[in-house]
Amino acid sequence: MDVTDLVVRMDRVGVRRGRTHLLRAVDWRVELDERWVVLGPNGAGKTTLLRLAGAELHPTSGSIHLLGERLGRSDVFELRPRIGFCSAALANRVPGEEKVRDLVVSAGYAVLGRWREQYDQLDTGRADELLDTLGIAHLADRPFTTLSEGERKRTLIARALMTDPEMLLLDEPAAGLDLGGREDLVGHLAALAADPDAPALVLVTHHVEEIPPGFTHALLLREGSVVAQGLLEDVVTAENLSATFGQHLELDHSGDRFFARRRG
Ligand SMILES: Nc1ncnc2c1ncn2[C@@H]1O[C@H](COP(=O)(O)OP(=O)(O)OP(=O)(O)O)[C@@H](O)[C@H]1O
Repeated sequence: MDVTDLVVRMDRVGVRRGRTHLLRAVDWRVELDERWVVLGPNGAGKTTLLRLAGAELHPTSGSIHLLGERLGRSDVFELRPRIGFCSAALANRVPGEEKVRDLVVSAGYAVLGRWREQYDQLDTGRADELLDTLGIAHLADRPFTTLSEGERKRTLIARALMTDPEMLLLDEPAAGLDLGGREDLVGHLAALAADPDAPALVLVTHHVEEIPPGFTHALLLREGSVVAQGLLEDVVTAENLSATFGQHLELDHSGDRFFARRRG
């Protein structure tokens, strides 16, 4: 395989804070056309792994290449615009009256909040296209703060896609959504996964129910260590999930969705 096809290459990566190991000896390869889900219980190290992949954090040990650049030897400010990052932390930093369309367009200018009186028409057109793809075109002129949680999540995904990133990182995008909101989001992520022009996708979640159809690979984390990783159907099994979550779990694979519950 051509090494330039790798969007993430981690070799023996560890992250330590004091005596606590947040991640240990992680080897991970992500290719451009892959759609990964990272699963694990609270505190497993999922967000830490995602922040490494987003060039937001440096490892304590091991080496990381992102989009062919060695982390630590290249300018993270050049790297970050090539990576879309979507997390709840970002939603909290949005200025109160920021309108949905402006919030999406401004991603192209790498700022939160409008700073130009007028954006290029080309950019506005692209933002409207993305809002349409995510089913929220009708909300373009609404202030972000008036949106429901599900609508906010979809706005932030549109924003993250605005710069045409080579990789999109999604940290628990379905957290806090009701059943309808979750199913809508899973449907939109499935459509994104099926789009050959979409970037490499990495989705962090606690729940197998949130794995969108079309996702190809999974990495299971427990206490900072990889329990299993590889093709989704090989990795997401009752046995691996039980080891990851420390419970005896049953798994149903119905259609193209997964459902888990405690055995017994
Ligand atoms: N600066 C720090 N010092 C010590 N421990 C830390 C520090 N930052 C994070 N941790 C711990 O590292 C572990 C992994 O955190 P991380 O946020 O990556 O987990 P997670 O799998 O995303 O969890 P959750 O599902 O609850 O969001 C947690 O136990 C957390 O408390």
